[in-house]
Amino acid sequence: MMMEIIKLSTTNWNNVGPLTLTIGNFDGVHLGHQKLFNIVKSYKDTKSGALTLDPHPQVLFGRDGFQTLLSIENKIELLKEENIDYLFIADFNHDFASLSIDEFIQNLKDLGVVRMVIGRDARFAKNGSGTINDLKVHFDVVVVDDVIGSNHRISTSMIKELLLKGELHSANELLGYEYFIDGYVEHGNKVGKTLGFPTANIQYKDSFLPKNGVYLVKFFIDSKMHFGICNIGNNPTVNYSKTRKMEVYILDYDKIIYDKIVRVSFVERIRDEMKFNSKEELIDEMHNDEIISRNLIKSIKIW
Ligand SMILES: Cc1cc2nc3c(=O)[nH]c(=O)nc-3n(C[C@H](O)[C@H](O)[C@H](O)COP(=O)(O)O)c2cc1C
Ligand SMILES: Nc1ncnc2c1ncn2[C@@H]1O[C@H](COP(=O)(O)OP(=O)(O)OP(=O)(O)O)[C@@H](O)[C@H]1O
Repeated sequence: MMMEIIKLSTTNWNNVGPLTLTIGNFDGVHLGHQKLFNIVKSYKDTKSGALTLDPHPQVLFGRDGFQTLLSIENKIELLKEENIDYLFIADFNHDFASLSIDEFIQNLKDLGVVRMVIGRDARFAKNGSGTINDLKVHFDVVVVDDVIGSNHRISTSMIKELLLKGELHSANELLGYEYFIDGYVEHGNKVGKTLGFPTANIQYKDSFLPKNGVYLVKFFIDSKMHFGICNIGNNPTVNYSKTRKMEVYILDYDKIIYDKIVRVSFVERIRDEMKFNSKEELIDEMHNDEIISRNLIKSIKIW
């Protein structure tokens, strides 16, 4: 069965039960989240469901500069792969955020929830006042053991920290897939061409960018995959940009691709972005990036 998506307001929780449900932000749909979904699905006496909030609470409450790993569209895409029966997306506004513990629990009952699968720190209702103990009074509650990775409990915040530190490998490992960003290809300053490395400039909007630097990436366009080398940063050597840029030199590719939506998946971090003394030094280093990348690709292809 295909996952069915149901949008929830504060009141329209109609019975689709009996249901085993997990709740959370699920930003990143990381290995910790994936374990929850697997446990939800393991109960054959009910249908399976996940309830998430859109927008993310930190966005609603206007935390400065808060960015999510996944847009809601990407989250839906990844959750579809988890093969749960229902995804409930709560329209997270101030009314929804004000639901009391009792109101929230009544809504869950109206939805047909009989069992909740959650991590030990799960919270719900106004200011996160609802806890596992409140749920236990009404439902069969399954508290899932912490999923550990890199010696810590896996969490969205930890994965973001790893991406910011340039520890791409660990981040990808804890996500269970290669971190990716979707965006439009926009017009750049066309300087790349004159360096011998034409690049697709990606309009990454409010996506969460990994640490500045050069990365081997997979570049998906028109449902095809090409390898590419991505630079994230301010281009300190030529054409300094105040806002961070994300651009990809696509290997063995010469099509003009403005305005298309593409996906950039981060495979390997190659180096920091650097300020060179001359254009020539930058070009030399970019040649070196290409050699490193082509070698990495060979080793990936062997596996
Ligand atoms: C593989 C690659 C590595 C890059 N490394 C650096 C770098 O270390 N330092 C830097 O200032 N710019 C770096 N750049 C950015 C180039 O300077 C950039 O492509 C050029 O400024 C063209 O930008 P444009 O989009 O404005 O035409 C790199 C670009 C690529 C594709
Ligand atoms: N590593 C983990 N092991 C077990 N359960 C987890 C793990 N990470 C999250 N959960 C559970 O998954 C549900 C959703 O978690 P949620 O996405 O809200 O937070 P998170 O992944 O811990 O990220 P954040 O860093 O934003 O708190 C919750 O019930 C939470 O307890």
